[in-house]
Amino acid sequence: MRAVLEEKKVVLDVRELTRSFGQIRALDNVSFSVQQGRSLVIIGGSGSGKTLLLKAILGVVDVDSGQILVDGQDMTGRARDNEDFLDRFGMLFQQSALFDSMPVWRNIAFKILKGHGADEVAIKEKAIEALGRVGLRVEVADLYPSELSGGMQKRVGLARAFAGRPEFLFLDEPTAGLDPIMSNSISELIVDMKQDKNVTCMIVSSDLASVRKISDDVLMLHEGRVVWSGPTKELDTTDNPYVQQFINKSAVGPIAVMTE
Ligand SMILES: Nc1ncnc2c1ncn2[C@@H]1O[C@H](COP(=O)(O)OP(=O)(O)OP(=O)(O)O)[C@@H](O)[C@H]1O
Repeated sequence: MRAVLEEKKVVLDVRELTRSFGQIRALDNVSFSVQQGRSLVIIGGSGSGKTLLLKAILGVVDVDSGQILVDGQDMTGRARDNEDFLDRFGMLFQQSALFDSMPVWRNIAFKILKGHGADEVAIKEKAIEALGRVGLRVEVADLYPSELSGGMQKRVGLARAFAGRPEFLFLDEPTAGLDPIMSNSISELIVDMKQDKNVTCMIVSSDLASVRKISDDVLMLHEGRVVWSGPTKELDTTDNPYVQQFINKSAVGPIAVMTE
């Protein structure tokens, strides 16, 4: 007997996305879809196209061909500079991309402050609350990004991504550079965002403990191609050699280890 599956709306539908740089096919016919409130984690070796995939969907980089549908609307080549569209996303990229000229609280509240008539005192309170959620003390609110460690900057970037009630979270290595305790607590925050706020997540991660915690589904890239995708629980049972090499952290397998 077939189980009755809960029908969820597909909110992100990526079809045959391709992008080359010279001779390199950085994204090669990539297709997948994500249902509302679910979390897809992208894994893969260095240079496999993970970050590029996030950036292509957000319009930060152009694609050569393929289609990106968000809520059924074709956003291919239309996301960049579309503020209303981008406001629906909470994003974190690898360098955290904080504004050096603004104190931490303004960095976090940036999106909320854009709304006119914003009450600065109340918004600063919200930013401080957001800092608490990522394990940072109230005093950090008035510091500038250059005064923070890399791990602290990462957490401020996450607080910013979570602020402003995003419908989508696009996070690139959210736990990289964090200690295991902080990494676990960030993973729990992501799960809360997904469960309580029904946020749809697309996350690049090489942190296996975090992948297992935060993902419903996993998609693995190698040289720009999807070499495996499936539910997270199948990571340990698949005989796919790319996945096996990745989860066993093995130097031997189809993913070449660069030595220089
Ligand atoms: N702007 C660009 N110009 C030229 N090549 C690029 C550009 N952006 C990405 N690439 C190439 O596309 C490929 C995929 O890059 P991407 O940053 O997506 O890798 P990644 O899987 O995120 O790797 P890592 O885990 O090391 O961050 C790489 O070969 C990279 O050199």
